[in-house]
Amino acid sequence: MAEAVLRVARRQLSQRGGSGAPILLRQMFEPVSCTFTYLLGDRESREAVLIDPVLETAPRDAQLIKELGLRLLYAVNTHCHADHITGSGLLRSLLPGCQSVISRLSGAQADLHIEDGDSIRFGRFVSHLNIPSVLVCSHAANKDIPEGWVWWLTPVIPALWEAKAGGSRGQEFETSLTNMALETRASPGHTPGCVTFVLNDHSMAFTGDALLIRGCGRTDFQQGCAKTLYHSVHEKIFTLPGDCLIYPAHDYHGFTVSTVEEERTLNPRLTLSCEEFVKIMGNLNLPKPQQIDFAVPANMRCGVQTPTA
Ligand SMILES: N[C@@H](CCC(=O)N[C@@H](CCS)C(=O)NCC(=O)O)C(=O)O
Ligand SMILES: [Fe+2]
Repeated sequence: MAEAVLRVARRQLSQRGGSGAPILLRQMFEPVSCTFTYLLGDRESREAVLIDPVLETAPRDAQLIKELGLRLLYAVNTHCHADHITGSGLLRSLLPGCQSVISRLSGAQADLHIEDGDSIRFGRFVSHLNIPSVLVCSHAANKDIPEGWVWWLTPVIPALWEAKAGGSRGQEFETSLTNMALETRASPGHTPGCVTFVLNDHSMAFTGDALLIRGCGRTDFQQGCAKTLYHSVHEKIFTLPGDCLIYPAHDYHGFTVSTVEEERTLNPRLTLSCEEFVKIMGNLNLPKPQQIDFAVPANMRCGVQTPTA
């Protein structure tokens, strides 16, 4: 009960920016490879993150970001894609200040490499605080904050946990807080470097090709492993709240979104035993993606990058 109340409180905090405005989310589609690209933005600070951009639609995404008055901090990839060239390399040229991101385990080039447990933060805002209104921490309770300093944000407000402030009573100070974060959960199996990004309030997860709607990523190339994928989905995705929205990297049947509960109970592959799952995945006999021979080598170099001006 207490956990459920806390979860709702966390959700209300992290899905709202400094002004209380809800998070901005856009799902965009690239029809040749049936890829979804997701734009997440903080309406207050205008900071944004793009998940799984595609080379051909990167100019469209850049245009939308500009029109919406957003500042793209990161163009992130859930994995080294086999069916299209990532747009992250082009976006860092189109939108100066944007950094490309991929997992270290992918072995691919990028400005930033992430690992399981890392957070991608956005939605920074500046706040003015008056120290007398806050708590003085005890040195024992917060070992990394010197004695006498203040710890005004307690762990019950985890959306703002990055903020730490120090000073003496009576002093007013300015501090910058981060509203939103995407938590990285390693979810290997489709490829060894696959990750799932979970919004810090656990209301939505961007599963890449680990979990598709009523399906999952294939495991017959790029060092895929069905047993590993089964454990990733069960341990890293199905453990999220049942109402957590699932946003995959692809859909081939016209679906756009699902939930953890739906996939946990209705996914025809992942409701099987691990043994049965491995057998089915070994017999999919899918044709290889049309672009695989040039997309994978290009994606190992962050896609196509044009020199920055
Ligand atoms: N026809 C498409 C490729 C389709 C495909 O293989 N999709 C992959 C995900 C992208 S790497 C997959 O895992 N599919 C699972 C499934 O069950 O379909 C093309 O030529 O691009
Ligand atoms: Fe893939």
